Amino acid sequence: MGKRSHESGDPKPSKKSKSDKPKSDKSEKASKSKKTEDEKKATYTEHDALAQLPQSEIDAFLTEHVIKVTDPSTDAPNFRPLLSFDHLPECDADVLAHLKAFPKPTPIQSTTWPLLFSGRDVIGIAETGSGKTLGFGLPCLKKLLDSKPSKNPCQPRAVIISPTRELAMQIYDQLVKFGKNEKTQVTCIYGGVGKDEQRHALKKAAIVVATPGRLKDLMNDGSIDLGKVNYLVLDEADRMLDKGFEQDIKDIVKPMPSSRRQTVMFTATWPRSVRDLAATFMKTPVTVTIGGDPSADPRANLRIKQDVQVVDPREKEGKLIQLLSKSQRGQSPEKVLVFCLYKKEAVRIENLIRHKGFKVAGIHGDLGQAERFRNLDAFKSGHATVLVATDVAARGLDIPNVMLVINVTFPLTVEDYVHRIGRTGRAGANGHAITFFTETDKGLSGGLINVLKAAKQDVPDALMKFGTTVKKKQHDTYGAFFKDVDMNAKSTKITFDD
Ligand SMILES: Nc1ncnc2c1ncn2[C@@H]1O[C@H](COP(=O)(O)OP(=O)(O)OP(=O)(O)O)[C@@H](O)[C@H]1O
Repeated sequence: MGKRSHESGDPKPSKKSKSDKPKSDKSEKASKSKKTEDEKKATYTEHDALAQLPQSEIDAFLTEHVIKVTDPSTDAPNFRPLLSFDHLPECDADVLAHLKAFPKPTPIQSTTWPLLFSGRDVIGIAETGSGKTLGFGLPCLKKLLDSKPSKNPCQPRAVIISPTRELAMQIYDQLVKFGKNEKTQVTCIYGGVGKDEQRHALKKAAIVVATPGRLKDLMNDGSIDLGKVNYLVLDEADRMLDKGFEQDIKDIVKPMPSSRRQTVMFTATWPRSVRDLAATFMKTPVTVTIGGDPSADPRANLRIKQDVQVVDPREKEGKLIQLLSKSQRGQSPEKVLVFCLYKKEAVRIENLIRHKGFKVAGIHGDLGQAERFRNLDAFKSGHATVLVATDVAARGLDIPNVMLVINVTFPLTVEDYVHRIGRTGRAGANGHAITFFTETDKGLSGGLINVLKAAKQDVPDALMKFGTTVKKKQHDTYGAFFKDVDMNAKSTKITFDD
């Protein structure tokens, strides 16, 4: 793939970059090597067709999608969002061919791609199901395709960290589909399965998609060296930075070079409690938010119809079966995802649903990894039309045609609620979520009411009665129920429920 730089004679970015400033003779020599490094990083130039669009068209796009770009750097160039795949810089033909299956970039892709191509650290916040995976994935592939291949084994150039094994596999699948080149050799490492095959695959991997626990294990036994990583992604970044994973992430980032590393964080929710910590891993990151400012409350995807039913806990099972009876009727039953909070609860609900004659599968942390993958596949393929899950399935999973999400028990945070319901209504589709809310959950009523109001959904009176105060998020417990534990690791560390 050919490189295009600011010096190539293409239209200039709207602000001058540091390297364009005149330099004294004395500093010329020193700056030359620095400049070369900078040039290597800043290889993005706007496409002619994009540069020639009237500003009004760009402004209309930014307004329509409520796009906000916050850049703390005063001398970095401003880039226009890419309104079409034709506005991409020169790109590998294979990658381009796959992209063209989609009509155009999603707003988070349009806005973050130029920043990522130019080497900036980026925090990208956009609703669930809005194409964030390719948002960070395409620049990752391009960066590798544009660089010299690595000679040393076990030294990947890019690391993508995901909170669950299933999500790691999904990211891996997407990258493999788009990047079939030697230079973009991808491998996926996660707990719950043997290490030998993973160790072997790491020898050649340029991109490693990983869950944190297994990545740390393989770092500690010398199977992987992160000293050459120049592209780091934390997907579901707020989850990765919460207490459940914070120390793992610090340990993983430590050996990575900080000056040459581009750090990227993507998520649909960005609570205040993780922002200071995020800043410690990044260099003057640009924050891109799609759909408004996420400061106050997490925002749900607006195409999801949200019904909240305040119920007595004893009514839950009967109501659940009633709902399933409706959705599972007829020749083609709808795909329904049922969330529980605890593993034991998930097992009980799954058994109940099976007993009623519905085609159900389950996914939670007490199952072996092979069974987790098998059950998820059964749901994806439609062999099971109901999946009962804990929050291990709340984030990131892109399962086609989930028509309804039912929350049998409310999650521990309103952020988790937004992610859970985000398993429906993806990639522009509409979705539906029904949530049972009981008096036990009343501490979260204020946050939930704000989510409902922001999405212009009905707020039941019975929910309002629980109060509208928003409690500060409990950082300590946020990740504790969720952490994906390596079942093969010796039990020297605390194991968390999920
Ligand atoms: N440009 C595009 N146009 C249409 N669909 C797209 C585009 N890019 C990606 N998609 C599809 O949109 C779906 C959702 O994408 P993805 O899983 O990346 O969402 P996400 O924003 O990461 O969601 P979550 O917040 O739940 O993790 C996927 O099926 C993906 O293939």
